[in-house]
Amino acid sequence: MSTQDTPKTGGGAGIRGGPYVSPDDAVLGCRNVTKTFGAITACDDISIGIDEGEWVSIVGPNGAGKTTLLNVLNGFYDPDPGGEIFFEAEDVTADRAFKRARKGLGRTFQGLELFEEEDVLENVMTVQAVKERPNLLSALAFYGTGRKVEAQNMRRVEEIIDYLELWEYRHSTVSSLPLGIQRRVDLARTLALDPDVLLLDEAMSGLTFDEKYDMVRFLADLNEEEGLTLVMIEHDLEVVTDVSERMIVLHKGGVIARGPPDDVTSDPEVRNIYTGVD
Ligand SMILES: Nc1ncnc2c1ncn2[C@@H]1O[C@H](COP(=O)(O)OP(=O)(O)OP(=O)(O)O)[C@@H](O)[C@H]1O
Repeated sequence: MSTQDTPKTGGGAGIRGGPYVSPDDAVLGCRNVTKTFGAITACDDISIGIDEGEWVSIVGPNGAGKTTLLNVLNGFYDPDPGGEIFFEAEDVTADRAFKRARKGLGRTFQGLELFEEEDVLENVMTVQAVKERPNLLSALAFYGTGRKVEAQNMRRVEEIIDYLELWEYRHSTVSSLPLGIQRRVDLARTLALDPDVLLLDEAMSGLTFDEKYDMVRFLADLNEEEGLTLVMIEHDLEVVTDVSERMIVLHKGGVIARGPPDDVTSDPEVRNIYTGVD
């Protein structure tokens, strides 16, 4: 399924390394995505493809455009006119974020958008209800009316909580939990939508070494055992090079390198933006 060719259009100037996955052959891809905010060009003509089952990391210095790219991929932002997003061989550019989520494109958040005063079970159940309802507000309203969760859905929620070793916390209020567990709750909520592809926005940010180790263990299981495709923004290059099959490096809104971690981290332009040394 991977095409190892050179992109014909877009993606920034010096694309080196491979493999390059054509956006429309990929499980998730975009072509010619530019996103401007007034005078700021956060993403500058980006074309990328993610192959099914891959674990890809998107890296780059602060302000490189990583989160904006994730927001365009999952539908929080529209790209500027001309940009296209593809998910599972379908052009989803016109689909809103909830529609893409229901199609199987999951997303975690750097800023953890959890219901902090609810317990772990309620956080996961509420998001699972989005699968059955048109959007988050109506899912919340559904629970507000005290409706009972169907046994089958409840079983799925319990399975996820068990899988992520959150059982002992299931009745704990989210705000009372350490960050490492809160990040795992965020992951649990995303899994409740049964995604095929997971977009992870700094899922390890602020975690201790042990918490990162646990997160990597869960993500590796999801990737290897459940076949989930993982696309992760991560600043910790040690983690990135250990776990990713491929890296995509953004700088000033454009892709400057992509390929296996060893190739990318030895690329002079990449070394230059990280260390100031060629
Ligand atoms: N909603 C917005 N309105 C205006 N400017 C924005 C908005 N979102 C992002 N930007 C700008 O776009 C550029 C890219 O930001 P983005 O958050 O995508 O970078 P990033 O690579 O994720 O950075 P970081 O690693 O610091 O999170 C920055 O200059 C940022 O200030």
